[in-house]
Amino acid sequence: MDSYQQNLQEEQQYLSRTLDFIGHELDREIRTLQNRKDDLLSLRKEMWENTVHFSTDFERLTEISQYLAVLNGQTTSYGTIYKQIEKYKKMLDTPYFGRFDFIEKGEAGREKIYVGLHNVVDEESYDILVYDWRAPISSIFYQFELGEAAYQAPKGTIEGNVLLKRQYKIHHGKLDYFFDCSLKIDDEILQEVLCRHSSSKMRNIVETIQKEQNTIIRDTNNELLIVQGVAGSGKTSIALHRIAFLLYHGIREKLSSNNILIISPNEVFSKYISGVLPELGEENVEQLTFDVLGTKVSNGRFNIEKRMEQLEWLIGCPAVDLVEQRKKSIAFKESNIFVELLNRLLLYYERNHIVFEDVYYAGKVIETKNLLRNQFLHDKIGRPIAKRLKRMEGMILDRIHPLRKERMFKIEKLVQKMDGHEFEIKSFSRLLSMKKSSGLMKKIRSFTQVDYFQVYRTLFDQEGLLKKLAQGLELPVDIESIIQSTRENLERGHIQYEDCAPLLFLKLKIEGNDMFSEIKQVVVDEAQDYAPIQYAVFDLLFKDARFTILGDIHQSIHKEVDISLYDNINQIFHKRKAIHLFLNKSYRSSYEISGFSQKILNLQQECISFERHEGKPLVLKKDSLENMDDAVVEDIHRFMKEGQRTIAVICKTMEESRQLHSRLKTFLDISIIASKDEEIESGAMIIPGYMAKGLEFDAVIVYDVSDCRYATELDRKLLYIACTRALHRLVIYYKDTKSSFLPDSSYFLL
Ligand SMILES: Nc1ncnc2c1ncn2[C@@H]1O[C@H](COP(=O)(O)OP(=O)(O)OP(=O)(O)O)[C@@H](O)[C@H]1O
Repeated sequence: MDSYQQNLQEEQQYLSRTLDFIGHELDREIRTLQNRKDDLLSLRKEMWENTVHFSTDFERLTEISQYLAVLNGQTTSYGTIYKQIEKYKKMLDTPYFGRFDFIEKGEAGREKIYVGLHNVVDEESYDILVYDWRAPISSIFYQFELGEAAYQAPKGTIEGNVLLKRQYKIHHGKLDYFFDCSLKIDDEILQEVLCRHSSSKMRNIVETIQKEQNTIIRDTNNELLIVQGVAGSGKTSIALHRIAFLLYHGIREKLSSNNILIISPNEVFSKYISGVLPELGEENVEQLTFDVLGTKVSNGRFNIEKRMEQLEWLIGCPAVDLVEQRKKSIAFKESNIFVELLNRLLLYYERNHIVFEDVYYAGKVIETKNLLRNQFLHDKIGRPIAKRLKRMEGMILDRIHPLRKERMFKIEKLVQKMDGHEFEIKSFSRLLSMKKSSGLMKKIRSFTQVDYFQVYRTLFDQEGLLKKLAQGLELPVDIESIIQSTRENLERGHIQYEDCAPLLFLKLKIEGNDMFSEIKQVVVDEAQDYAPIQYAVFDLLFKDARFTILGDIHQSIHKEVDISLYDNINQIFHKRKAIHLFLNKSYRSSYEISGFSQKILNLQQECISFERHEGKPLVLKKDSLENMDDAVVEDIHRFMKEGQRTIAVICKTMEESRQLHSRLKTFLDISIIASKDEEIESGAMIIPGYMAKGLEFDAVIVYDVSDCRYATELDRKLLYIACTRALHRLVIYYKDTKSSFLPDSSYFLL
């Protein structure tokens, strides 16, 4: 028998031993689950029979609550067993995907480490049949080749030697093939994985995580981890695997899924990525968009323009000068300078805008305005303004309280002397007292209540204030028109998206916040979409959290962003331990599509495309939109025949998408991704480019990339994003003259 046959036999034996064990454990867990279910039912029945269901009797209520405590405990353990069953079921399909043999320094024995989705441990023999991919020792599989290797164990660094590295393709419990690999995992299996068709939900990449990706997933050292990665380099995938990793290792620190939050670009994206954590055996974590955050933090007080609405306006508005003007306003309000201006505004407001008043009660001076002002300005703990004022209000009321009787006595005396109230001295006195008190409360509240919206308005309403506060800061040339249009919008109660972050910033600074105190880890995806002011808001909202921030500066569509964004973020969060890493290898698109997309950017970006070859992108001219429509319909039919599962026609705006959809839907089954509630599904769909961010499709058709429509730098980025969404096929149509951003004809077939 040759050595392959011998290895095969050994592997078959190991696989069947592992599957037998998992099958056995699965049966046991299913039995336990059934028993728990029976227990639960009988406990419920017992509770129903032995307790009263409506009672004001405290004793009986305590009885119920005792039952409920046991019931809760049993329900939780039922849930844990259920999850374990789900894990075993998955592992019966593919119990592991990799193995390496390791000799620890100073030890004689060679350990065979099989790596899979979860640990499989024989509690009786203490054998670990499969190691969870997140276990400390499993990092060797992703990080090292044959030879010397090390990993971090709880007791310190363990060094040793890797003697063998093997990968398996196991499907439905059957070993399809295996091979030994001495080098990185970018070989056959990765090729196979990347050749697959996309699906409507993002998939896990646990079998083929690359070395540089693994470093990011497993970093626990840093409080701030920033990743700049080219399109398709796996940023979102890494973010989700990192969450699964943190949950696995966070058991000791009691980190659970409700301590983690993802800031997501939009709801379509949130739905798209929502399958990965459950696939990895973890519960999903909450995802919030900045829009939702704005509504939550402001308690739904305003009707704030959505990010999509802002983008749609910027991309679709035909009045170029208006767009330019608004872009300048946006850039200003998102900048560090504006954050500084808001900080100065707060200082100014507390010193000059709060009009303290002398407080009298029962003819006595309770506090003088000077004393109140001094007290307020000499806060030594650095509490937020609103909290200081609330405390002051409390103090004043505390001093008034003991004087109430004295004053009531005085009022009664006065009422006694009045005509017409002889028979209602007490009640009339109380009425008078209440009237006086409400007048007093109004007076106190005139200086103890501060409204962040009014504070923001002051900046634009008070003549010359903004410029006065901006001394030494660089203001945009058209600051006057920015002030005026903001003033008008705020007056009308029209809150533009760019005013949302400043308002939240002021609210959090003025009122403080403990809304998200349970959040310990925040993941910000599409980091280039957020500006300094928004990061300042994140810093205030998630004060004690650690951050993982992933983005691509070349995919910013509403403004120019460069690498300094990340320095900015670093300064805003001022975390003690921070790291900035880069990913320059792209895995999504074929080699041809990736190279083509890089040309659109027209810059020397270091981007290595994974060598997966397919047909070149096509750039095709059409005489009219009707002909373009016909060609799109033909393409879609062709792609479907080829077996492409998801096909996206990417338009520039929502309006264009809607129009195209109404024209095409009579010829074929095509959906439109037009609102946040939509989900990517298999088949053909139309989507505006800015909504396609972060998503991917087997085939992409970019509609009408004529030079008059894709002309600005913003358009260039939109085009780049659209093209980098494609895995296997890319077709671009134009009318008359093609956009100058498209590579020249030597790059594609005409
Ligand atoms: N190590 C890997 N093994 C297998 N597939 C991978 C790996 N890394 C990335 N991919 C695949 O590459 C594609 C792009 O990944 P992902 O969406 O995470 O990248 P991204 O950097 O967030 O992209 P973008 O910035 O363009 O939205 C996905 O299909 C993902 O499964």
